[in-house]
Amino acid sequence: MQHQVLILDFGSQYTQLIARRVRELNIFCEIFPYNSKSFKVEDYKAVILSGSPFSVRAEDAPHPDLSAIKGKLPLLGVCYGAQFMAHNFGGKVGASNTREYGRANLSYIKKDDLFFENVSEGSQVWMSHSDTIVNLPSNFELIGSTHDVKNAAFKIKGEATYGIQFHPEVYHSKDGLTILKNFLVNIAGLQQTWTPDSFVETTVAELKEKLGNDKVVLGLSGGVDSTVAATLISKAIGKNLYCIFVNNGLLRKNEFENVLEQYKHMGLNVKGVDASARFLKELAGESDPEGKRKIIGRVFIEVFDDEAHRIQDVSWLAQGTIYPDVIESVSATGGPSATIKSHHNVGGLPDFMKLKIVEPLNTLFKDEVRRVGRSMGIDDELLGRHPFPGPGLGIRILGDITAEKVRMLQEVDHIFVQGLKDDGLYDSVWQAGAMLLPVNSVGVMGDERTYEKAVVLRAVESTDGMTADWVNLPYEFLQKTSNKIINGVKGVNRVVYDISSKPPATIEWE
Ligand SMILES: Nc1ncnc2c1ncn2[C@@H]1O[C@H](COP(=O)(O)OP(=O)(O)OP(=O)(O)O)[C@@H](O)[C@H]1O
Ligand SMILES: O=c1[nH]c(=O)c2[nH+]cn([C@@H]3O[C@H](COP(=O)(O)O)[C@@H](O)[C@H]3O)c2[nH]1
Ligand SMILES: NC(=O)CC[C@H](N)C(=O)O
Ligand SMILES: [Mg+2]
Repeated sequence: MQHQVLILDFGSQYTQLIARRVRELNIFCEIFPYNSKSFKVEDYKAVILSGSPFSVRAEDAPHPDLSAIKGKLPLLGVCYGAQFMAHNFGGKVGASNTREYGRANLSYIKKDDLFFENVSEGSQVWMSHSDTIVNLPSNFELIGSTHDVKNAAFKIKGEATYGIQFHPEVYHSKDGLTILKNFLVNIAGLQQTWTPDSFVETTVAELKEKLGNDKVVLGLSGGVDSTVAATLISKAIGKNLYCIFVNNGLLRKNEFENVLEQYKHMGLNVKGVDASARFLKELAGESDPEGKRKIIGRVFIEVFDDEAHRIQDVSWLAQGTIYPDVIESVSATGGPSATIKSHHNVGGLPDFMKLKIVEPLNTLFKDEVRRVGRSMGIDDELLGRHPFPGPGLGIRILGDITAEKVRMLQEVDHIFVQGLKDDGLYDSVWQAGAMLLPVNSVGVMGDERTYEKAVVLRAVESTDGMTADWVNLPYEFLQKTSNKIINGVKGVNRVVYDISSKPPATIEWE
C-alpha cells in the first residue's frame, strides 16, 4: 500500500474518525501512536496530529518531536495537535474560562486561504476542549475564530502547517470534510484515488511480490473478513493458498456444514478441520473470560500448525484481521489506548511456530472490507453476514463451557437469528446473538416448578464495532422469539434483552 497520510494519535476518542473521514475522501491514511517506532515520516505526503485527553500544560503530556515533519510536510494539528504547536513554538496555552463542548460557529475566516475554500463564515463547527490558545507565536497567522475562541484556526507563515481548535472529523462540523479536503487536496496536493478497486489492484500486486511462490495457510471462518482476505490472496497466489476452516465446537448451529457448502462455489482451496473435541477438552473447567480467550487462541494456533505440517513447506499464516481488531486488542507499545480484550487473532505467534503472518486487511474498517469484497464480486449474502467472533459461543457462554451448554446456546441463537431473517430485520441489525448466563432462575411450566438457565438476546447497531447501541427491536418480535426459545430449548426458562450501549458495555459479554 502506498503511504499517503500519517495520523499521529495522542489518545483522542476521535482519532479513528479522522481516519474514516480521510478515507471517505478516497485518500489512504494510517494511524500510529505518536511515539511509535513503526513508521517512517519520509514515507508520507501529509501528517495530521490528533486531539488528546491531555493538557499540553501537564507534565506527562505527549511531546512529539516534530522536527522531521514541520515545514517539511503539510501538517495539520487538530485540537490538542494545534494547542501543542502553539505551546511548543512560543505561544501560550491556558485553561479556558468556560469549558467548551459542542456547537460553535466560525465568526471569522480568512477567505482567500485555500484552507477555507467553499467554507463560509457562520459555518457550524464542533468543539471539545478545556484548554485554549491564549497567544499565537509571532510567525503564526490567525485565519479563523469563533465567538468564544479567538485563535480557532491558524497557519504558520511560509509553511503548509495549520492548526484548528475544532474537530473537522465529527459529523456535526458541517464543513469538516470540506476543510479536510482543502488541506489534503488543495494544500498537500494529494490525489483522491484510493478506491476499493485500487485497493484490490495494489494489494494483489503487493501480495504477489511478498509471497512469491511461498505456500500460505489461511484461517477461514465463514465471516466477511477472512473470506475477503482469502479472495485477495487467492487472486495473488492461486493454489498456493490453503484455507483451513476450523470447527472449534463453538460455531453456530450447523455452521460448519453450511459454510463448507457455501465455499464450494467460490474457487477457493478450502479444508474443514473438525477440532471441536480438542477445543472443548482444553476449555473444560475454565471460566475466566481472558483465560478462555487465551486457550481458544492457543488451540487455534496449534490446529493451524498441525495443518501446516501436513501440507509441508508452508511459510505464511494469513488471517482476516481488520483494523479495529488491532486497535482494540493491542495497546500499541507505549501507545495511549488501553487493552480491552485479547482478540485471539492479534498479538503474534508463539516462538515454536516458524510462520510469518500476512494480514492484508489489517488497515481497513469493516465497511471498507465489505466494499472491497463487493468490488471482487463476492456474494452480497456472504458480505452481509453479521460479524461473529473467532472464539464464538465460547465468549457468549458465561462461566465454564460444556457440550450441553453449547448445544443449548446454539438452539437459542438459531431461533433468534433465523427469526430476524424471517421477519426481514437481519439486515437492519449490525450484529445479533445470544448469551447463556451461569444463572438458574425459578419458573413454572405445566404446573411444575422449573429451575433452569436464563439467556440474553443482544442486537446492536454500529458501523465498525468500536461503538454500538442496542437495537429497538419490535416488541412483537421479542415476544414471539422469547416464546419460541422457552418452549423449544430444553434447559432454558427465561429470556432477557440486553439494553446496554458500547461504551460502557461491550458487544460480547466476555
Ligand atoms: N473457525 C475458524 N476457523 C479458521 N479461522 C478462523 C476461525 N474463526 C476465526 N478465524 C480467523 O480469525 C480471524 C478473525 O475472526 P473475525 O471473526 O474477526 O473475522 P471474520 O470471521 O473473518 O469476519 P467477521 O468479523 O465478519 O466474523 C478470521 O478472519 C480468521 O482468519
Ligand atoms: O475475531 C474476533 N476475535 C475476538 O476475539 C473477538 N472478540 C470480539 N470480537 C468482535 O469484535 C466486535 C467488538 O466486540 P466487543 O465490543 O465485545 O469488544 C464484535 O463484532 C465482536 O463479535 C471478536 N472478533
Ligand atoms: N479534544 C482535545 O484534543 C482536547 C485537548 C485538551 N485536552 C483540552 O481539553 O483542551
Ligand atoms: Mg468471524
